[in-house]
Amino acid sequence: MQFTTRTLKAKKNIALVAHDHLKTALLNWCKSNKEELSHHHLCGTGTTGTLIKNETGLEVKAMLSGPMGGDQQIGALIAEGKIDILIFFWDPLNAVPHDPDVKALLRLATVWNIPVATNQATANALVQSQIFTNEVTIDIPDYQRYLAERVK
Ligand SMILES: O=C(CO)COP(=O)(O)O
Repeated sequence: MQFTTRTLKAKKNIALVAHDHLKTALLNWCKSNKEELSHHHLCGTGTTGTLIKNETGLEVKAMLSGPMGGDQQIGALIAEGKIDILIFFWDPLNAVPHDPDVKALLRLATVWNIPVATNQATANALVQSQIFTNEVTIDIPDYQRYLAERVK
């Protein structure tokens, strides 16, 4: 795979997702980091996004609920380069019916090399890093070269 770069602007597109047992943890994290989050475009899966919007007053675009396709919607946005950071408190102790979608979302975040936090400690590290506040450049797969190679 050849790589190219993508610039993440200072004002980022941040996706917020939490499984049910982790929703309180993510809500509390959003409340603690409301000021930092307020500088960015926020979206989330249906329930998570709506709860954050209602409880913090932050503007959050709510996609579909995760089990109904929300993880897939966010994954598609990542593949299109429209999400810059994923904060996903997924549940390691309880099964969810849409596990393939969860894996797909985490997989695409890795494929497209976006910064991901899957727990509070890493979310804290991310919010304190320059990634959160500055324009940064990430390496991403060079899709045009990938396609050109496959069709020649
Ligand atoms: O299931 C989820 C992520 O996999 C989250 O969905 P909700 O935010 O709708 O609960």
